[in-house]
Amino acid sequence: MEECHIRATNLACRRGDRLLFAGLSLALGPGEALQLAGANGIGKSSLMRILAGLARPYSGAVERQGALALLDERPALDEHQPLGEALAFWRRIDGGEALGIDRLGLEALLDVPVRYLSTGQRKRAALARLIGQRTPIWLLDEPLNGLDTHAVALVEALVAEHLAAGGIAVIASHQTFALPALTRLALAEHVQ
Ligand SMILES: Nc1ncnc2c1ncn2[C@@H]1O[C@H](COP(=O)(O)OP(=O)(O)OP(=O)(O)O)[C@@H](O)[C@H]1O
Repeated sequence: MEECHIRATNLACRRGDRLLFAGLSLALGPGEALQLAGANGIGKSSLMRILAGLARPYSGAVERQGALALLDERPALDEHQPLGEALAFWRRIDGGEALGIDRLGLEALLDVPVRYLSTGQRKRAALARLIGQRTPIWLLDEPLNGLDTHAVALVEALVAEHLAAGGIAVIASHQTFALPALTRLALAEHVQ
């Protein structure tokens, strides 16, 4: 896996006229994972978008080496295509072979239009796209939402394998995420 790190220094985030958090720093290297924890609306998704480079912090900076992939509630799969076609579209861009289809239990769903997928099926499809991106840095915003017990264990195993291969994971979740050596950052400690 390519060399990777992500560092955020003294971040502050403002939405509208509210300062959501300030003075937040983090640093992760190969094989490291961090869980962002906090109540609804505290700013977990906002922080993920800042780390992904999709939003600017009010102050502070993010520095990273290595490509990243963001998993959130928008899977970026064409709603009108069968799942197999929608995933193939990204495979042509990402390169390489299909990854994780069997493991994620998607083979029986490849002919089903994306718009008909259930919440959990949609999340598993988004995970297939994430794996296919082959990036060292994974930003996972609520990756366990809508998943059954079996799929939760599968996601935890996929992340553990990603870390063992030298990847990085940032996981925004208020649910428990079973992973050895997962450090935790409570956003509440950075609310002004
Ligand atoms: N464009 C915007 N303008 C103003 N406020 C916003 C905007 N987008 C989000 N917010 C507010 O910012 C706060 C943080 O939202 P965010 O989605 O980051 O929280 P979260 O911790 O991820 O929440 P959840 O656990 O419910 O997903 C919320 O109070 C939300 O209403």
